[in-house]
Amino acid sequence: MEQLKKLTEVLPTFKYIGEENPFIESLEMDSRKVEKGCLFFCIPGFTVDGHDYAEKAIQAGAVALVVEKELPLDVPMIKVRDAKRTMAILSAHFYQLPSSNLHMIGITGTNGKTTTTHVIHKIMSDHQVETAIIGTMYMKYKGKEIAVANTTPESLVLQKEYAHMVEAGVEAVTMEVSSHALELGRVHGTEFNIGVFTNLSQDHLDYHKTMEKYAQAKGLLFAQLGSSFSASNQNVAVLNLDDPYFSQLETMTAVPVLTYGMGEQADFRAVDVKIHENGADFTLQLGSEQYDIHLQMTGRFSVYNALAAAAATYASGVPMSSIQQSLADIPGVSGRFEKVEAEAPFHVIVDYAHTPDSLKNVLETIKEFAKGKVSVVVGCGGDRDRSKRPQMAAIAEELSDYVYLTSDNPRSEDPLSILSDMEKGMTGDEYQVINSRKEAIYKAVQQAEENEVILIAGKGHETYQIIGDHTYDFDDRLIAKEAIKERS
Ligand SMILES: CC(=O)N[C@H]1[C@@H](OP(=O)(O)OP(=O)(O)OC[C@H]2O[C@@H](n3ccc(=O)[nH]c3=O)[C@H](O)[C@@H]2O)O[C@H](CO)[C@@H](O)[C@@H]1O[C@H](C)C(=O)N[C@@H](C)C(=O)N[C@H](CCC(=O)O)C(=O)O
Ligand SMILES: Nc1ncnc2c1ncn2[C@@H]1O[C@H](COP(=O)(O)OP(=O)(O)OP(=O)(O)O)[C@@H](O)[C@H]1O
Ligand SMILES: N[C@H](CCC[C@H](N)C(=O)O)C(=O)O
Ligand SMILES: [Mg+2]
Repeated sequence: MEQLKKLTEVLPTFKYIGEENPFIESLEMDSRKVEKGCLFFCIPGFTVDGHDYAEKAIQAGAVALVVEKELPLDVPMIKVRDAKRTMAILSAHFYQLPSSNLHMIGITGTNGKTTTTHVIHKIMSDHQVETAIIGTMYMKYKGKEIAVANTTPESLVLQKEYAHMVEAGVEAVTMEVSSHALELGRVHGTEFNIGVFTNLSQDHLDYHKTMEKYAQAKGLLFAQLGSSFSASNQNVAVLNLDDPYFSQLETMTAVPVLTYGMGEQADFRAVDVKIHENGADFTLQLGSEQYDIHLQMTGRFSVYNALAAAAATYASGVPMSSIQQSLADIPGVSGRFEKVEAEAPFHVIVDYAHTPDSLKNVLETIKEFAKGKVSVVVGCGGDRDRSKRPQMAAIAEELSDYVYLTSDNPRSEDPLSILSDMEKGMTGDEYQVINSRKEAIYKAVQQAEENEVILIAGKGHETYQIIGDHTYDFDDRLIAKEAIKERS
């Protein structure tokens, strides 16, 4: 709890409107969650304008507002140019810069963030470091799981949660940092110690428009390293040397860089890589040392995720012997190359691939080991990058024997129009369009031949499907099991 005038001392510039100087007991950006004594941030959003909810917030107990335009309301107002950025600064200070008391590892990149955060979590936890995860699936620490609306939540949500983590005895955080979050300032005020880059390929062009701008947004994580509010910790950037965007990201950071990859120049280098059906083996070269690494996760991309996690945890003080053991022990991550366990003469794999590059990687890995046909059930999300739709369909067609084009999360879009965008990428006729995802999965299972591998792509761990305004229960793994049961 702090008085408004004291709290706002950290802001570079603002206009204080009003005479009173109330005590601020909490911060909020959503009028529906406001409590007594709250400072309410009026955020102009993509859908509505938070200024329109100021009155409601006051009725619910808000005692002051942060605004971008003066409102005819009778509470003190802090008028600023950018309410969202102001929220990031004030929430970090309100909660007493909690991230400076945590070892913060931030992971950005198009694919592999969720997987890498979980691998890092396993390594850190095995090394007796109390570690939290923040990302697509949840915020999770000390046995508690908190639902998230975004892969990287708003600054206010983050700062509040970091403070709870510190209180609960969490020592480290491994978190996904999305390009949206970086550009929208959600992690301004988060003091990262380590930044990790997985890779960059096409996604989110609806938002970023060009790959150049998308890369620039990702780079903000590395630009931010070393410029912390309290400047208390050492910083390292862990970068994928084999990615075409490596050099651009390297130039965006002033802190030491640790590289990983498969080429000779990489600090953390994988050699003698052997991918097999149920995992991968390689030798990790680090300076003059060599470590035999075994993974239960398959695909070359898993080797990259393991290298990234090894470099980040090594830079965090975990010895290589411990990293080696933890990498061997992690069974995989929910919804990532997850085999559906069921009695059947064919195989079903559920994977979260929802970008052209991830779909290509997963299908190439499947094809390498498939003893029969490969079929794919795939859709694309609505209200997301449209240009990836025909590309994903073309990749599915090229790398499989049969494709079922279906719905992912159509959201506000017409599912048939998403499917027609996807169909533009198809050149042959070894496919069918089945709008209902359940029907598509049932059909793929009914038609499966002996030894066939069915990949159900795009939704991975998700346990819902968003159609219009409704969120329905839906789990690819459960539907596949049901379909297998019905067939037998
Ligand atoms: C485009 C985008 O980033 N949108 C985010 C944004 O929503 P918005 O701008 O539409 O918000 P809004 O509904 O207009 O509301 C504006 C303000 O009015 C307030 N309000 C609104 C209604 C009300 O009754 N009272 C009230 O006070 C809101 O709390 C808010 O402060 O702010 C919301 C609250 O933080 C976010 O949940 C929402 O993410 C939506 C769900 C989203 O889809 N975001 C995607 C694009 C995204 O950010 N994705 C990345 C990950 C991608 C990846 O990893 O591949 C992510 O980090 O999740
Ligand atoms: N390093 C990688 N390179 C390319 N593809 C990968 C990599 N790691 C995982 N994948 C593929 O991408 C899919 C998504 O992986 P993951 O969930 O870890 O990525 P993410 O970056 O967290 O995605 P999101 O942007 O949705 O949060 C996986 O199911 C797999 O198919
Ligand atoms: N973080 C990604 C997840 C996409 C998952 C896919 N199932 C979809 O709904 O498009 C996004 O919000 O673009
Ligand atoms: Mg993720």
